[in-house]
Amino acid sequence: MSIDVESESAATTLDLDQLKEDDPLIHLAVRLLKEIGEDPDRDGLRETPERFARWWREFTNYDPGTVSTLFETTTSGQLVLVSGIEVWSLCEHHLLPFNCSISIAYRSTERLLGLSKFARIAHLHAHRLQLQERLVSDIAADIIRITGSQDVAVVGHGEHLCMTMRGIKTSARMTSSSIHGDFGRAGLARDELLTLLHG
Ligand SMILES: Nc1nc2c(ncn2[C@@H]2O[C@H](COP(=O)(O)OP(=O)(O)OP(=O)(O)O)[C@@H](O)[C@H]2O)c(=O)[nH]1
Ligand SMILES: [Zn+2]
Repeated sequence: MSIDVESESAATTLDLDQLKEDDPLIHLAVRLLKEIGEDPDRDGLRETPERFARWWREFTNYDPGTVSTLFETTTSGQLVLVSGIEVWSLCEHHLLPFNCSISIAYRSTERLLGLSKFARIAHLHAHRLQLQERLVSDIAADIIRITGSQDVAVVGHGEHLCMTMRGIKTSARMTSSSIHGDFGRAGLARDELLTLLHG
């Protein structure tokens, strides 16, 4: 009996090892460690390839939950600004992180978007390989599509590790914006947006 248990657990270990062997992300991490002169079997690194594989899957399979809950309202026409949405994304050129503080504004229609959904939409688009310019325009496109409002503005203020920890090594930050409808034209809507953004 004990032999059976032992052989059963040995078989389980074997299967798990086989699964790990078959995982391309684990393979990649082992090769990376070897390539940079590390011993993947040393203490501290033994579980690292699995963690590496887990982190990449967590990041790229991010589930934002429900992003489009709308409420009927009689208070349409307000300028709504949600700011300080902090997201982490990955630069598609270097696979290094960048963080971005996102502000989203829209002129509400007869359907209001649930407050939490702005951050969910921002995280959804951050959880992939990105450029900051595309991140803010992807968010703006979703806000337009979901709310039906044409007056939408998204501003991002980001720090890119590909620029701060390597390369030019500057502490410069990048601000980019995607501005639509009346917010893009001189007038009251744009003035109100700028006042709220700077207030
Ligand atoms: N516009 C924009 N550029 C980005 C973003 N993330 C990274 N980059 C830039 O992409 C460019 C890639 O330039 P390359 O010359 O191909 O790569 P590189 O030799 O690593 O460039 P350096 O970073 O200047 O050392 C760099 O200027 C990066 O700063 C982003 O979100 N938006
Ligand atoms: Zn980069």
